[in-house]
Amino acid sequence: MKTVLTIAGSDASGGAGIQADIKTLTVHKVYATSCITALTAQNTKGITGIMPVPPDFFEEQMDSVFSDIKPDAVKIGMIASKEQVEIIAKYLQKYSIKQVVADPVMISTSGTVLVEEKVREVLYEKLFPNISLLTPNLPETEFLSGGKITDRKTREKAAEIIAKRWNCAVLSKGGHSEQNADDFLYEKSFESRKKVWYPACRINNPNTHGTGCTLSSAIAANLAKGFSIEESVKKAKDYISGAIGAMLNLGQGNGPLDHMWDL
Ligand SMILES: Nc1ncnc2c1ncn2[C@@H]1O[C@H](COP(=O)(O)OP(=O)(O)OP(=O)(O)O)[C@@H](O)[C@H]1O
Ligand SMILES: Cc1ncc(CO)c(N)n1
Repeated sequence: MKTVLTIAGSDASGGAGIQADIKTLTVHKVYATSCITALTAQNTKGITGIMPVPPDFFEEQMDSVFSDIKPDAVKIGMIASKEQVEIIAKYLQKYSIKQVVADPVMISTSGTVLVEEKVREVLYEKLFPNISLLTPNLPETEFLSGGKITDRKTREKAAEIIAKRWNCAVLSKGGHSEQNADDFLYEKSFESRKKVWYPACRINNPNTHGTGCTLSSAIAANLAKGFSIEESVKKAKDYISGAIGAMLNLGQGNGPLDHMWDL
């Protein structure tokens, strides 16, 4: 069986973070391992607390997993400190992990920059160069490329700038767009350059808690199974559309997805 490691925070309400990742990986029939970066007290109405895991103990978790069940792919979500970034980069290099999907949880839905500058510097210098696919949402695509996105062309250009800066593929997610939910993939390999649009209608469902975590885990599961980046994103996009479209309605706020819609 293929294995995927998720490095992320715990969401007590089960809709995002480690819990969303493990559910997604399990329905994709890959074996999930997990290294937890932080505990969060959150639910569909918001986050009330974050308790980061101290660097030493975070590294102990990484060591336990890598020294025993080397992952076929790694998914990275919320990171809680600069030290954790350095530890993740160290293990990806030491174990030569090739399939790494990172969801750069950097900008909140309201537009606030969540990662302080000191941590951003280490992310940019040490972690991003070891990533195979970065999955920024629209505000993060603007932030990481340094340009304003007004249409498809400026979005394509922004993804290309990010991809060239860190030598990785980039999936710019359109969940925050007002018109549709189209995602755009820019992938430059040795011999070719791919620009792929994944069109999707915006589903009229207020419950989208954990969409980013779920999408990146689904992509990592498909990569672990041997699909290309382009195919992995296509399958993951179908999965996320189904999980949102199943219209699960739990909690009093922005509710979670139905991870098991396809079973
Ligand atoms: N209402 C919707 N209808 C259809 N697809 C959606 C909708 N909202 C989000 N998506 C899709 O879900 C995936 C996650 O996108 P999004 O841009 O919301 O990521 P994110 O902001 O990182 O997520 P999160 O809010 O969990 O941090 C993308 O494939 C996006 O197109
Ligand atoms: C733990 C965690 N990771 C990521 C997100 C973003 O969806 C969240 N709400 N919680």
